[in-house]
Amino acid sequence: MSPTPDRPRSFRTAAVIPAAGRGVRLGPGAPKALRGLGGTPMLIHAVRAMAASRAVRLVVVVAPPEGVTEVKNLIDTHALPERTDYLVVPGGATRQESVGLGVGALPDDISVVLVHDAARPLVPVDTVDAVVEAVRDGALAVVPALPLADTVKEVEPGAKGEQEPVVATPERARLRAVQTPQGFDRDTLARAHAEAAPDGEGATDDAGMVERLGVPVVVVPGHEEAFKVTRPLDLVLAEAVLARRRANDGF
Ligand SMILES: Nc1ccn([C@@H]2O[C@H](COP(=O)(O)OP(=O)(O)OP(=O)(O)O)[C@@H](O)[C@H]2O)c(=O)n1
Ligand SMILES: C[C@](O)(CO)[C@H](O)COP(=O)(O)O
Repeated sequence: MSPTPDRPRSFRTAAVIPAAGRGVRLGPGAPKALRGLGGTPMLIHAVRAMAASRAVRLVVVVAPPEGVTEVKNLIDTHALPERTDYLVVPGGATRQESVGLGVGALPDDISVVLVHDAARPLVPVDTVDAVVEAVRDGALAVVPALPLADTVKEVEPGAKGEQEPVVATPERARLRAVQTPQGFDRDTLARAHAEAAPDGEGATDDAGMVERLGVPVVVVPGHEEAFKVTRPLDLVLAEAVLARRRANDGF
């Protein structure tokens, strides 16, 4: 819904959580989003992280197609804020497809959309709120990001285990590691998905697809605890962060 001079822009905000991945890099087991973290499925942490923001009125979970009933049961049986609505839809073969299916399920009255990986269960609410605020302030696409600790090399990719020639060393001070939730004006995100090639042409995040429209994307500060659980060691770190939070909160 586009704003008109007679109709002020609404800021009704939803979060889409793509959670339909397998978690191949994490190793064998249940789909990654359904694996436990501190005794609770990672997905539930991610849902709580989005619903913790008072701005978020609806959370759309994009579930593994064969796991829709299981995810609906998880949503029904875990304590979640009642001011927020929850919807579960089946996902697709790629992250891009899953996000597109989530965006396609949004009701008409949503004008601001957060896209948040289920694999980033511990993002603090202040980061979520900062992204929402930047979109509400007028940015069409917002990403939380952090400066890098490592130097980054561009290489000519070779076969696994082979030597790879270095092509360039980008100036580290200009690079950022991008996290989620990424926040968007709803129409801009929907257009990016509608116009993207089915394989995304190498876009590994939604903001990358928006950039291809020629729409500016802005960065706000990310947070160390918004890291993505990708490999086994990430899960060890996530358990430690959660244990520290619980100790600090006294439960
Ligand atoms: N077909 C897919 C693939 C990924 N995702 C989601 O996109 C997010 C980021 O993806 P990633 O961390 O790569 O998760 P997986 O695809 O599960 O991991 P892997 O690549 O190791 O299999 C995750 O929340 C994942 O569930 C999705 O909804 N649908
Ligand atoms: C969207 C993302 O989390 C931003 O850093 C990242 O690009 C997802 O990559 P993945 O390979 O799908 O985990």
